[in-house]
Amino acid sequence: MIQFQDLTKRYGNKVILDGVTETIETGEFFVILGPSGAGKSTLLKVIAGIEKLDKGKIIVDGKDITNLPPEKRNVAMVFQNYALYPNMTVYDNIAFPLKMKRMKREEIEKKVERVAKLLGISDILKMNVTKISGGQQQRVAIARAIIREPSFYLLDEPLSNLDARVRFVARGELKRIQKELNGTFIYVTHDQKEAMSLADRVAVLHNGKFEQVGVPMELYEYPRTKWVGEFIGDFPMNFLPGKVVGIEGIEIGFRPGWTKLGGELKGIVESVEVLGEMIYLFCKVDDNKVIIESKEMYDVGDEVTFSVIKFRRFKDGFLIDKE
Ligand SMILES: Nc1ncnc2c1ncn2[C@@H]1O[C@H](COP(=O)(O)OP(=O)(O)OP(=O)(O)O)[C@@H](O)[C@H]1O
Repeated sequence: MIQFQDLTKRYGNKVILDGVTETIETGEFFVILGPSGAGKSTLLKVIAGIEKLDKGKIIVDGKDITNLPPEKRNVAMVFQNYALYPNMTVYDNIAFPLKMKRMKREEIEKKVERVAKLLGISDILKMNVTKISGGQQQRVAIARAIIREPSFYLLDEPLSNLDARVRFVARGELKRIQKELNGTFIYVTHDQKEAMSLADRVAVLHNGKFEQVGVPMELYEYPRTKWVGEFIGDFPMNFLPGKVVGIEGIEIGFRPGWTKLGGELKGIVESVEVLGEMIYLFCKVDDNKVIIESKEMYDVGDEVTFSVIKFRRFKDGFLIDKE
């Protein structure tokens, strides 16, 4: 179990982390999601001990690690640019941390073989790391992290260098490995799709705080703030004054798919996006922008009528409906 207590970090007078507090369970795949510049990498760095906290505590399995140097924290980091040792074989890259510990050769061999099997890279152990694909390099980096048997893992957008198709497969692989290890993964990304598909729970980092922490479906269905509603999802959540559904003094939030064509609301189509079998109509409704899911094609400038069939209520930017 990892506990963050009031983690606070400033660069100069700029507050980057403003009292991050959360408990992560052992074996959890915990994803930290936030836009560029939100402070995700900074958070990983203070957990790893590369950067010092201004305030707060990090407790791992009951032990306060706040003031320990990085090498004493028993944590493995996997970065975007895998940081493999070039001109070394896959085997030597994976074995490196154990050689540093002066472990016996036979023991190292056994461990490397086991980890290579887990990651499906047994057949490339003799190859030079510069001669393998990006996806394979990523596995080697993970293998090198796993072999140290750390108490938890920090992953900073490790899949971002892979092209879309490979990334999709790599996500599934990563999830499988994490479950097999029963590893505690703290994974940082700005890609909400990645977050939603990998995470047991997602924490949305905004203004230096976890604005919401929850299982992916909860974030999508019940965003705690308008900001989270707009940030999560293939398209941002739509917002309209409550009076369009006969409720005064609030706003309603609804997903493009929570609407149906025909009804009392009117919009003018400003642009159209086709995604697979679905068509998304970007409309202007009075002074508001609204995105509607449609199975019918419309042209820019067309009038479209629709109704909202499901919505959440918001007041002063905050959700007032409960799950
Ligand atoms: N060493 C530093 N000194 C001063 N400011 C820094 C330093 N490192 C990061 N920052 C600032 O802190 C803020 C958060 O940066 P950080 O890299 O943690 O964001 P991020 O959420 O990881 O972004 P990205 O998704 O783009 O990697 C940024 O405004 C950045 O400019």
